[in-house]
Amino acid sequence: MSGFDFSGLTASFSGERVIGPLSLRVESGEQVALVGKSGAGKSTLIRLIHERVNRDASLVPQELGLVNALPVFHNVFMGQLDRHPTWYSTITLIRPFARNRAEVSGLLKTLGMSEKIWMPAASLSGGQRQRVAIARALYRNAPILLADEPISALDGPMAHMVMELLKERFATSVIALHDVDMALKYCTRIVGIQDGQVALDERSDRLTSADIMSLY
Ligand SMILES: Nc1ncnc2c1ncn2[C@@H]1O[C@H](COP(=O)(O)OP(=O)(O)OP(=O)(O)O)[C@@H](O)[C@H]1O
Repeated sequence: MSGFDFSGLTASFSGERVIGPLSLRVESGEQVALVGKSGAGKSTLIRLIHERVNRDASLVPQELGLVNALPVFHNVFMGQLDRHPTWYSTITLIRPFARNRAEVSGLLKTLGMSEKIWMPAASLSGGQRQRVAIARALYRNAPILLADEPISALDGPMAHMVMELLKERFATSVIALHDVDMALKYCTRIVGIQDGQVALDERSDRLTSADIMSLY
């Protein structure tokens, strides 16, 4: 699966509807930015999409989902955990294979974190933790990227480098972004969420940041 077409997406908390019913069709090759004010439903929508595409997705959740006690290497390796038999993962926990070490180390180098490979995730800064979650998604190398605010803790140059990298490595993506200018620059389509509904759906090259600001 590299695109998807879902309809009737809904989510409620304590009986209160926070999403939908909503339809979203994403073609292979599209980079979709989900924008909208805090609480609009972007993370919930990403979760709903992830439940459906599951193994076909590389996920960067907002809360990152790192295992603090494990080194960076193992957190990144988790991106491919379901592709290996248990014995392989158990050996990797103790003594990673050279091939996997080289793969993970290459990704960390691209993200400017080579020297942190054997450090526990707990010892990293917020931006470093975010880059580990990004490296895990890159290592998974699934057909679809689902990312929830993946650059919120990164400085300007690093945020641009990561958006460039994600665009290059994933043909199809859905990325929740607070930064409207980054959304316009790196995504081909903007989907604006307001009160759990699609309030805007347009190609990026037909929009300005002022058009999007009406959602806020
Ligand atoms: N676990 C939960 N329990 C109860 N309500 C929730 C839960 N998760 C989300 N909500 C509610 O659902 C709505 C949508 O939340 P969601 O996190 O999807 O918004 P968002 O657009 O991603 O916000 P942000 O930009 O702040 O991350 C909000 O009103 C939020 O309070």
